[in-house]
Amino acid sequence: MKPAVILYKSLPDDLRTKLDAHFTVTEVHDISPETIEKHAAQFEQAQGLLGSGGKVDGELLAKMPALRACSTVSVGYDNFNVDALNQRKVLLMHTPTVLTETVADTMMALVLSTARRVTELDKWVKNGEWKKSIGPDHFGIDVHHKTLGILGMGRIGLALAQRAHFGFGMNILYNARRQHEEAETRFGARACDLETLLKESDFVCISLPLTEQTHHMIGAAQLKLMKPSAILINAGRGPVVDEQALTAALKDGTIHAAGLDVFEVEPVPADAEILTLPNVVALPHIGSATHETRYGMARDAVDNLIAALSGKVEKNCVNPQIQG
Ligand SMILES: NC(=O)c1ccc[n+]([C@@H]2O[C@H](COP(=O)([O-])OP(=O)(O)OC[C@H]3O[C@@H](n4cnc5c(N)ncnc54)[C@H](O)[C@@H]3O)[C@@H](O)[C@H]2O)c1
Repeated sequence: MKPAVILYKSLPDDLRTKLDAHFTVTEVHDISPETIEKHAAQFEQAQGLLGSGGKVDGELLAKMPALRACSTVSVGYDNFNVDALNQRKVLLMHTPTVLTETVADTMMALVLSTARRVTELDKWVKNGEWKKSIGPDHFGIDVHHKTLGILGMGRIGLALAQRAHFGFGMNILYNARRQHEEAETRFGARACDLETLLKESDFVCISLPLTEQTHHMIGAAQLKLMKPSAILINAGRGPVVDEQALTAALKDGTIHAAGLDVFEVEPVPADAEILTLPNVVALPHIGSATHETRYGMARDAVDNLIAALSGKVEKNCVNPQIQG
């Protein structure tokens, strides 16, 4: 008999066919308490869970006694209680690598659109306000040859450094727990403490995971260290930045602008004050959202679940140490 699996994200047809060939699949809308109650028997029998978003914690695990593997269609896994998974010996699979270049592209798009005011001026032109040649009121600031500081020099940070260094002749600073030799050799990146990075960077770019250590790593005190001309880019996770402090810093000129792909609450509430600020470029968490990359992530997530439930894990596992 094929193992039972809960799918909480729709898949392209060919990937769904592949999943069905290996498992008995119950597709649900999400993993909310209402959904779990409605499909209680299927959750109880499921050995695998595949999807993205939603909390996977002790409470959910208690309702899934047969669970052996979770496969998330994302690289970030802050919505999983990894300690609880480890205790229950449930494997957690994710999709690193496949999305790295695409997320770095998104970050570069935020760098360019904040500095050159692309979205703000696009609205201005479309509103019919371009009646004569523009003046300093509409000037932006240069990106090329400026200093770009990276918080989270991992896969995505490195791909961003490559773009910034080779594409835009930028100087790269980074703050990390370990020296990153490749970044230093290939892109001349310089390691520094957080305070130095914030003081010296023209663009502070966050590609950090959300952990206890990174939660609100950037708050009012850190924003005050940044140059008034500096721009903050966050494509890591929203709660790495104290959004209330950021809103205040953007309003009072402590920093120049922000480009945000992620927010403390997602979807960001439509009445959030930060959305009213002209010096903010806001995106709906689209870091990896291209057709090619989202397909690649879904394909890897399916392969990851097949590997995990057939005892053949070789890569993409967050907690491989729990295997017997
Ligand atoms: N916006 C999006 O759509 C999107 C898409 C993919 C990933 N992400 C986010 O980007 C994160 C990074 O992805 P990645 O593939 O580059 O992961 P990664 O693990 O390769 O890189 C993360 C880096 O952050 C560093 N780090 C962690 N805690 C730190 C701390 N306290 N101080 C300094 N450095 C610290 C790690 O050492 C690592 O080098 C993901 O965890 C996810 O949250 C967002």
